[in-house]
Order: sequence, then structure tokens, then C-alpha cells
Amino acid sequence: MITKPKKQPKHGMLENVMRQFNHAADIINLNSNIRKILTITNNELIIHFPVKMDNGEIEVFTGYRVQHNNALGPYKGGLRYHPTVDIDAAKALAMWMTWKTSLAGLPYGGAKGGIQIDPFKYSITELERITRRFTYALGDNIGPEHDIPAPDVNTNAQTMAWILDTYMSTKPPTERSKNQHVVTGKPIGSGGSEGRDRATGYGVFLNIKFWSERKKVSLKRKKFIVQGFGNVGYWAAHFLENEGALLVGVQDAYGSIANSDGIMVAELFNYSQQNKGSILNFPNASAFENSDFFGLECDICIPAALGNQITTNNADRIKAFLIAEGANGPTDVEGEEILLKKGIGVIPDILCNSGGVIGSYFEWLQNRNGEIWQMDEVMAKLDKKMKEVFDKVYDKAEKTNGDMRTAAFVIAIERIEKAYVQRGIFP
Ligand SMILES: NC(=O)C1=CN([C@@H]2O[C@H](COP(=O)(O)OP(=O)(O)OC[C@H]3O[C@@H](n4cnc5c(N)ncnc54)[C@H](O)[C@@H]3O)[C@@H](O)[C@H]2O)C=CC1
Ligand SMILES: O=C(O)CCC(=O)C(=O)O
Repeated sequence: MITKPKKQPKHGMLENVMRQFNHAADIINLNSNIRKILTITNNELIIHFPVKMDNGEIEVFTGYRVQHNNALGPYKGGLRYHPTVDIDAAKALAMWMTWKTSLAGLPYGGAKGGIQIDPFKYSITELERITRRFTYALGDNIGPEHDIPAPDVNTNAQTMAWILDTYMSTKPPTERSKNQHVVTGKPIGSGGSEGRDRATGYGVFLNIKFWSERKKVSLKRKKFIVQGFGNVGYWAAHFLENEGALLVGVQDAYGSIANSDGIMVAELFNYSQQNKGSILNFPNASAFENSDFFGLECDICIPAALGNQITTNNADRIKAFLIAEGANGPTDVEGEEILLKKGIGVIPDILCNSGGVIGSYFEWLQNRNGEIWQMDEVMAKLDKKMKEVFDKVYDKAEKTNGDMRTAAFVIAIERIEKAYVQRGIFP
């Protein structure tokens, strides 16, 4: 069994998102001044901050927050704790957030950030101090009506609760309760919303379902594989299994497992919870080489881990008829060209994983309005919104005889372009 963490992908996401943007901008002949604005990020913050470790030593960490564009509303996007977080990764991920929130019709711009850290090397008390010091250092560069972080890779509701508490403690007592929506993805008891935990994975599932309905394909007994069995991968697998599909392969940071007869999602989840979040050595599946993962026999493939996973190295070996991008930027431009040539459907990240930020928007609205929505209400609203956005993208791709990513980018960019033009900046 493979026991060492996998080699992480090289950075290249910034180049990827820029190529995706420029391709769509060329197609719509985007106003050159607006293109200039959207090509750069508004603000880039790099923070070096010291934290006392459990052994009394000081360690200095590097955190990032990049705010790409806020033409449509406050900056919005997650915080990632991972060794690959750097300024280029944060810029790329912030840009994808701008296109995602615009495509979803939300009143938000795009941002992203995080800390360059392997969180598994630190104790929970150290992670709390690191998060609090980072929040303190960010100061009013975040804020409920300015820039609203949320969970991403290796951050969760607990991380958001620490950020909320630290941010609130910097405000006068009379202001504190007005700041609950400075982060989303909080625990339910601290202003979090029902359904936000599953919103991204549920959105991935819905996109697969809507796509299959359009193609008149049943999901019953369809085999699927998932890369990344964290928040997004687990919930997407859970909902797909409920629909009758069969999980046959999983890869996480530690290794790959497969069983062509099916892996029970709940069993694997319970196992990974007791195994420090890893699927390694799961008894009801066999381990195999990481490099063979995307070549597994299956119908649907869900990359739900990091960027640049489907590339020229493996795209031609993919057997699935559909790629549903749970992760941000999992497919690079050349990889996608190969997939499209092979006739494989690709539901692009800015559509496929947008259930998360839509769920965050619902949380933010509840906090702002002093409301508490029930789970069924949240899920019904998410369903409705995802269907609207999916239909827009699918119809546009069909009408223009193009791919869904280009269609999604065109819709997203045109909405921002319209906002700039309406304000009279670019007559
Ligand atoms: N959490 C959210 O609401 C949203 C997350 N996303 C994107 O979904 C992806 C996954 O995020 P989460 O599930 O929240 O993170 P997570 O931290 O909950 O889970 C990440 C999973 O990926 C695995 N992983 C890490 N490195 C890997 C590698 N090199 N190869 C294979 N697996 C690897 C981990 O072992 C873990 O199972 C990221 O790209 C994130 O940006 C997108 C929209 C919203
Ligand atoms: O929920 C949010 O605000 C953003 C989640 C996120 O980081 C993403 O969609 O990539």
C-alpha cells in the first residue's frame, strides 16, 4: 500500500485561468478597457505573521488574500491551508471566484486566500492560534460587506468560527453582532446555515443529474470515481449513490483504491473519519498506483481535490463519458482539448462547484436579515438556483455549438461587462 503523501501538482493555475478568460473574451470581443481591468487583480495581500507553537518556539507563517474584482458586490471566496498556496495560486483561485459568482447571478465579486502550510503537521491548538493570528493580521481587509471568506481545502466550519470570533473581538461591543456575516460556512450554532456543509457536493450531483437528463442517460448503476474524499468529494458521492450510481474508485492525498463491484460511501466515510481523514488501507477495496487513477473503468469522473490534475499526462486515458469538476481548475487547457476531442462532456468548475458559494450566499443573507432557514428550504432554493444556472450554460453551449466552459465564461464576463457599461465608465 502507498503510504507517503502524493507529490503535489505544479502551479500553473494562473496561466490556465487566464487562457480560459482570454479565449471567452476573444469570442465576445470584450471591450479592451474592461479586459484590462479583469486581467489584473485589484488587491494582493501577502502577510508574514509569527505564532507561538506548543513547544514555545515561534514560527513565522505566510498568508495570502487576493481580491480580484468587486464590480458586482463584495469580494467572496474561500481560504485554503495547503503547501501549494502561493500568490499565483491565490490569484488564479480569486479569478475563478469572480467568474463563478457572476455566472451564478450573485451580488459578489471574487477573492481567495489561505496559508502556505501543511496543517497535518500542527496540533489543533496550534491551528487555532495560526488562524487567529492570520485573521488579526488581515484586519479590515476582510469584512461582512467587503470581503467574506469561507472554507476551502483543509479549512472547515471550525476554522470559520475562529475567524469570526477573532474578527468580532476587534470590534466595539455594540458592533459585534453586526459582523456575523464576515465569514460563511460557520457551524450552525455560530450563525452557520443548514445545508452549507453539503452545498458544494450537492451542487456537483445536481449538475450531473441535470446533464444526464438532457442527454437522456439514467444514473442508475453508472460507475463513478472521485478524486478527493473531503467535503466536496464525499457529499457528491453520497448524493450520487442515493441516485443509484456506484462508487468504484477513490483517490485522496495518500493513495488510490478501487472496487469494480462498488464501495459503500458511508462505510468509506466512517473509515476515513477514524483514519485521520485518509482512505488508505480501506478493507473493502484494493490499492493501486496513483498514476492509474484517471484511467479507471467508469462512466463519470469527479475531480474534487486540487488544480491541474487532468492534463496531457492522463486525459487520453480517461474512460468516463462525463467529467464533473468539483475542484477548482482540475483540468488544464490542453487536457480539456483532449477530452473534448474524445467527445467527453465537461461540466466546468465555475458551474459545477458553485453550489458552495450559493449556499454561502444563503447563509450571508440569513445573517444579514436575522433569519434562520430550515434545511428543506435551503436545499429547495439551491436546487432552483442550480437548475437556472445549469440551463443557461447548457443552452448557450448548445446554441453556439461550443463547450460548456466557454459558454459559462461568456455568460460570466458579459454580466460584469454590462455592469461597467451601465455605470458609464466605458460608453
Ligand atoms: N469546500 C467548498 O465548499 C468548496 C470547495 N471547492 C473546491 O473543491 C476542492 C476540494 O475542496 P474540499 O473538499 O473543500 O477540501 P477538503 O480539504 O475537505 O478535501 C480535500 C480532499 O482532497 C484530497 N487531496 C489533497 N491533495 C490531493 C492530491 N494531490 N491528490 C488527490 N487527492 C488529494 C484530500 O486528501 C481530501 O480528501 C478544492 O479544489 C476546492 O477549491 C470548490 C467550491 C466550494
Ligand atoms: O463559499 C464561498 O464563499 C466560496 C467557496 C469557494 O472557495 C469556492 O467556491 O471555490
